[in-house]
Amino acid sequence: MTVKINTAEQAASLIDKYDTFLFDCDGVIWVGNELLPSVKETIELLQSKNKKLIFVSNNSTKSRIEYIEKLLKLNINNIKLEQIINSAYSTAIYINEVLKLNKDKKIWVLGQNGITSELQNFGYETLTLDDIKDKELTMENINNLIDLNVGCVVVGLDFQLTYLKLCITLQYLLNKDIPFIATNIDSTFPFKNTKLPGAGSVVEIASFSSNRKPDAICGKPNPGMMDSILSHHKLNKDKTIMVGDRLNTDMKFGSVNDIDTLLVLTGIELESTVSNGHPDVTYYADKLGDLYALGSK
Ligand SMILES: O=C(O)[C@H](O)[C@H](O)COP(=O)(O)O
Ligand SMILES: [Mg+2]
Repeated sequence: MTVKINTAEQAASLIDKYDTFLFDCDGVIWVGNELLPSVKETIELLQSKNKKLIFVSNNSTKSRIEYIEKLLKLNINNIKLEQIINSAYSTAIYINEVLKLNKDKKIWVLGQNGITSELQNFGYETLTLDDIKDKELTMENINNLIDLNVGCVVVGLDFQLTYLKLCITLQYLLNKDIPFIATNIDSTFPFKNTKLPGAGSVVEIASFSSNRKPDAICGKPNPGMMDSILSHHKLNKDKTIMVGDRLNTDMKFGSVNDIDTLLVLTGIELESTVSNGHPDVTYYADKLGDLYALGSK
């Protein structure tokens, strides 16, 4: 049974029921670089009640440290590094601890420095188009742009996507011995009252052109994200809630991990998709900030 949170009593009872809050970021905490209404007050209210807060984002464009910096810029304080779990970090953990890629192999990254930073933190050498020097960066020169030491490909969201980057990615993926790792499958993400292509859309281009599906997808709802959380935190699943804006990642992540969920309508999903109930959605609300705002009327 899916319940809408729209009274002070419902907000208070939800806060009391859980001791751990897993927060998705894009569409829940912020949209782009703008904090959503009453988020700061809600986080501070939960901190004052000694709740455990963990930020669980599929966004791989930033490293965890850059997430802390973004939160501080938005005046959200007292968040420690281990409270940030994003798909760039879970991808690095996967490659290091599951794939166990040899450190003498380079990793070609179609994505941003969130991915390269987290991989470098595990001792991997990463390669992006920006790293290729003293070569003509054109498709005519494609055969001279391939590094034979590349042993893995990671594809994530890249705001500087180019055709040449896709050409180089394809060359590596044509070699079936090179693992194809996707950070996440989000088709879009919310931005400036609209939505833009997400990592999943970039992964689809690499996948379609190479006729390969990713060998691993490291973001929500896949198990790697929960494994990454559990590598830092003990969770009582009965007292943990996943707060997100997307059904096929955040809410699915909650349901596959047997934890309750709160869908907020400040990101991707519309009220019409949930108002008649959804099996993966325990509660829904107009915004995360209602956990504070409803009680402060
Ligand atoms: O890859 C993307 O499309 C975005 O980074 C993703 O949608 C945002 O991740 P979230 O914080 O909503 O999990
Ligand atoms: Mg989101």
